Amino acid sequence: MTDISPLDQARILSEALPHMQQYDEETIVIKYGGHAMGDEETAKNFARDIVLLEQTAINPVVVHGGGPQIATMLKRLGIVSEFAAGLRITDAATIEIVEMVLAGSVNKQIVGYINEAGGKAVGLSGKDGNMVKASKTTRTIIDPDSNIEKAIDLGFVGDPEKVDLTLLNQLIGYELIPVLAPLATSKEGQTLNINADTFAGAVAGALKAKRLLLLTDVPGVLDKSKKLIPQLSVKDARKLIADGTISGGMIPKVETCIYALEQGVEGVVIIDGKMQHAVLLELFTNQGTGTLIHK
Ligand SMILES: Nc1ncnc2c1ncn2[C@@H]1O[C@H](COP(=O)(O)OP(=O)(O)O)[C@@H](O)[C@H]1O
Ligand SMILES: CC(=O)N[C@@H](CCC(=O)OP(=O)(O)O)C(=O)O
Repeated sequence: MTDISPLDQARILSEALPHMQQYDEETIVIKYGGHAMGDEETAKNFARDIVLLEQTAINPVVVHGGGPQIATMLKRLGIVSEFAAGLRITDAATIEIVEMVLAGSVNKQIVGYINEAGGKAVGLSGKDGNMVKASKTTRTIIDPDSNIEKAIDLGFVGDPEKVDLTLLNQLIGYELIPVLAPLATSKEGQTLNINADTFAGAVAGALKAKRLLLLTDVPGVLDKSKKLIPQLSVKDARKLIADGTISGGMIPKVETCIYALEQGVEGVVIIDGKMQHAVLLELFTNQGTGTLIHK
């Protein structure tokens, strides 16, 4: 900001007014992916932007991932981890580490940065207050050898079934910023690992959030020639998943966007979280950056 004149600073603030009014008292769910976390400075800037949202009478709810951070810890401990259908196959040893990393180090680091920036963040997982109940995920894949569809056992991986908003509404009502790790409990009391995008979609849907922003490490959904697709309809998104243009971790992201739209979230966007002030650019300027998915 140092090379901007005070008048320009005032103009920038003034131009943000209609955007701030549009989101006044609205809930915005921000999914902060493990790949988007980047270096300390980027993470601190992200935290500062979240505090700014709170300061302008928006209710931000942060859902974070931590896939790369889990991978680093599993490697350190010599535990081999594999993915199927974009989800981590999670055995008993792995779920312990997943919880330790997500609800422990990653969650508390984000909480720390938000609080350092003057916010009041509260770090929780979906297990707290029975917020998110999940059932074990069932998925099928085409066996490359036989070409026949077969069920895969992902272990302790879940799909959200029910979101209880009691605790979240209390926090939001007291101007506290919820920071949520994507873990849930099954009916039997088992801890389940939930893909963070899926978790964010379930929370955004239950809260009827005005916006769901998914922050990742690519500019948005890319086409076959790696060019950004600025806007994508649900129908075209499904086609791109079917023809393989959208693959890996982008699949749960796009499926989350579709689910959230169906649940009544007004706008869902996939953006590059490594870009400085990605959240502010998206919400407070006319320049949309990533991929907007619409009905
Ligand atoms: N069509 C596509 N457009 C953009 N990214 C894609 C696409 N298909 C697959 N991907 C992959 O999805 C990744 C984002 O998902 P993921 O690694 O799970 O991110 P995060 O940790 O932020 O949730 C990208 O880094 C990219 O490798
Ligand atoms: C079931 C499943 O795959 N869970 C994810 C949870 C973390 C996550 O989704 O993190 P990102 O958003 O950084 O990818 C995992 O274990 O990696």
